[in-house]
Amino acid sequence: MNRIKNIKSTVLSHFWGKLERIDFDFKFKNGNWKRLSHEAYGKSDGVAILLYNTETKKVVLSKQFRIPVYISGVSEGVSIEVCGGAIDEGESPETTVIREAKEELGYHISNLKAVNTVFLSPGIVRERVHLFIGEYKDLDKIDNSGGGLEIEGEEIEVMELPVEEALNMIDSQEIIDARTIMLLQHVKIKGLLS
Ligand SMILES: Nc1nc2c(ncn2[C@@H]2O[C@H](COP(=O)(O)OP(=O)(O)O[C@H]3O[C@H](CO)[C@@H](O)[C@H](O)[C@@H]3O)[C@@H](O)[C@H]2O)c(=O)[nH]1
Ligand SMILES: [Mg+2]
Repeated sequence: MNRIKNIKSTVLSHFWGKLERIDFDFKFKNGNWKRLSHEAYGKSDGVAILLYNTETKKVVLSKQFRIPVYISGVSEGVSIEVCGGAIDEGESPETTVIREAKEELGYHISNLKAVNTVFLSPGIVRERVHLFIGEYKDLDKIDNSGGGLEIEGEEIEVMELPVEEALNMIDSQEIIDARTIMLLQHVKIKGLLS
């Protein structure tokens, strides 16, 4: 894009993800150039998947403690979400989503469908999240699996509930995660569980 030049990145923090300050010259529509500074945060891209069962009309979600939610003073930090996570180096989004569904929810998923790829907060976060839905049957539950990896600091409660109940939890603000809201609404709009 010829409206941007002299891009300089300064790493402000690199712990789990990387926080950068990007300085750049930006040309406004009136032709004026201005030097701007913006922060951008990210690790790798991510994935998220909503598991749904066409026989029981249920979905599988996870419930976990999220420190950014806690320090915002919301719901004592508890967040109900679709399963998801960061893509490891060399992994495809499909491989990540299958791995996360097993680690976090304890389900073996073979029937994946890509929905779309989204930015959750394009002014701040550079991560793109690949959204999927996956049909499951009761037989796909792996015994003694799910709940996340304690060695990685994860403690995840698996919730299987009727899709209508999950949709009501959007209205009541019990579900506040954008990925989860998008995927539940996708299933509803496409009539996949009606
Ligand atoms: N999120 C996060 N995880 C960390 C951090 N430091 C270590 N971890 C460890 O890294 C793993 C992250 O788990 P994932 O399942 O891969 O990711 P997530 O926390 O569920 O989701 C986050 O990443 C997604 C993909 O990048 C995002 O889409 C999502 O919004 C969220 O930030 C966990 O084991 C967690 O303990 C940190 O600063 N932040
Ligand atoms: Mg996760």
